[in-house]
Amino acid sequence: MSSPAVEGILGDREVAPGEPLLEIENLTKHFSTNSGLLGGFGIERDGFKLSLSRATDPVRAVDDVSFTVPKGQTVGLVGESGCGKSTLARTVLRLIEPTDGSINYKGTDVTDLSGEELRALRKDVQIIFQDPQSSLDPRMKVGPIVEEPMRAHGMYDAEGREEHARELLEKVGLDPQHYNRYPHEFSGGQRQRVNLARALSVEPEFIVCDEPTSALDVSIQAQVLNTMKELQAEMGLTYLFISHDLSVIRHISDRVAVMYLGQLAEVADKEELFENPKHPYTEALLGSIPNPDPRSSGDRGVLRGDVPSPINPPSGCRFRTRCPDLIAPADLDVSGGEWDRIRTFVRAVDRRTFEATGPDDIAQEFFQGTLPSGEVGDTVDTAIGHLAEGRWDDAGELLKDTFTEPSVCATEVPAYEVDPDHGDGRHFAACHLNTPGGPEGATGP
Ligand SMILES: Nc1ncnc2c1ncn2[C@@H]1O[C@H](COP(=O)(O)OP(=O)(O)OP(=O)(O)O)[C@@H](O)[C@H]1O
Repeated sequence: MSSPAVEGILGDREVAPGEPLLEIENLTKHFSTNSGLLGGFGIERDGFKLSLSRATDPVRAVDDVSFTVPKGQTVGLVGESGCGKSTLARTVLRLIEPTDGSINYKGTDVTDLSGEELRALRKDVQIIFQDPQSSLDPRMKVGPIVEEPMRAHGMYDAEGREEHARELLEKVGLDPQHYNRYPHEFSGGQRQRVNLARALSVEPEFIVCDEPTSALDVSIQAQVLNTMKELQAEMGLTYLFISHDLSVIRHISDRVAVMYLGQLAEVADKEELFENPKHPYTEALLGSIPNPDPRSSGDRGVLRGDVPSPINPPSGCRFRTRCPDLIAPADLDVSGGEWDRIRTFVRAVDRRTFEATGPDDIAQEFFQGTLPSGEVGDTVDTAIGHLAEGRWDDAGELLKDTFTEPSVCATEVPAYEVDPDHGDGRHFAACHLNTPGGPEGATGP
């Protein structure tokens, strides 16, 4: 039996299937980077400028993130390496303390929990990590490994624990006779199944899965994911499933949250997200999934450029420095076609992706020889003049001040709810292209 003291706190709060089990609101986690007097400064690239940032400026690993995980479902959290997925997971489990925001689990804000209540949370909410090799003690047999959390939470007597461990090994697709084997005697996929059995041993309701299949071969990945799905249906489990791989997310999730540079770019039900993406970052990620159909061009969007530093993230929309759909400043008098060419030019100057020769060659390459009319054209002409003299920084500054910084993408943080095309789940998209009626001055798609 479980310890009554632990059982009585969170475990007896029933949440009906489909109702919120975990509600995260405005969650923020900043890491201090203060490394003492000598290590106090760092160099940051902010657009065209190299600026000295004080190393005491925090790393904004997770910044104002809100979403809900319904009971019995899987929410997939996807994004490039370094976007804050693991930090978010560890904060939910209180393995690290949040800087701000609330984490409601079964209606209780876990940011306030301590002592027995925190122990109860750590029984009810389990985590599985990516590397099944390093998370299993090589000196222990898998039976006692699976029993360890039961022992820590005072569940069953020795005989009961062994019986339960053998049952669990079978449940996760292993042979109960393997109870006496060591981790090195198992394959990677089998070791991740041992991890699963260990997490399940304390009868949790919620499992945070942090890239659990990323170290496995694709065919083994699918088998482990299928087992996880079967166990979810059988035991009513709820998963927060973290992965950088959209194919894995598609396989396992009911709902998907797309994370970029510490914030959520888009959240929607799986089919809605894959069929009706509303954020250029999501489109770019979808475009990067290998397409088995040779007739498909597979060019739904391409991710170019580097992810900016989370110490000094871009203002407004964090994706704007890589976004192919940057919106024209509202008071700029340009046609859609002209803005497309200006955008391409600004981006190429930012990344220095061409050789600056004579002004006519540059004008030909980016504007087919005809610059936009009026003040916009004068600015482009001046920038081209700078480039022809090798003054890349001056050209970059001018273009940034005229075309990038005044854009709504730089001046306002986007947060919109859009009508879903598929199903009736709420669809959140942090992109100004989704402003009702179209963003003012927008010339994007
Ligand atoms: N303890 C820490 N101190 C300072 N910065 C940290 C710390 N942990 C993480 N970070 C930074 O926070 C940001 C988010 O990291 P995190 O590991 O959460 O991202 P991730 O999306 O899980 O990436 P990955 O898939 O590579 O693990 C990164 O810039 C990382 O360098």
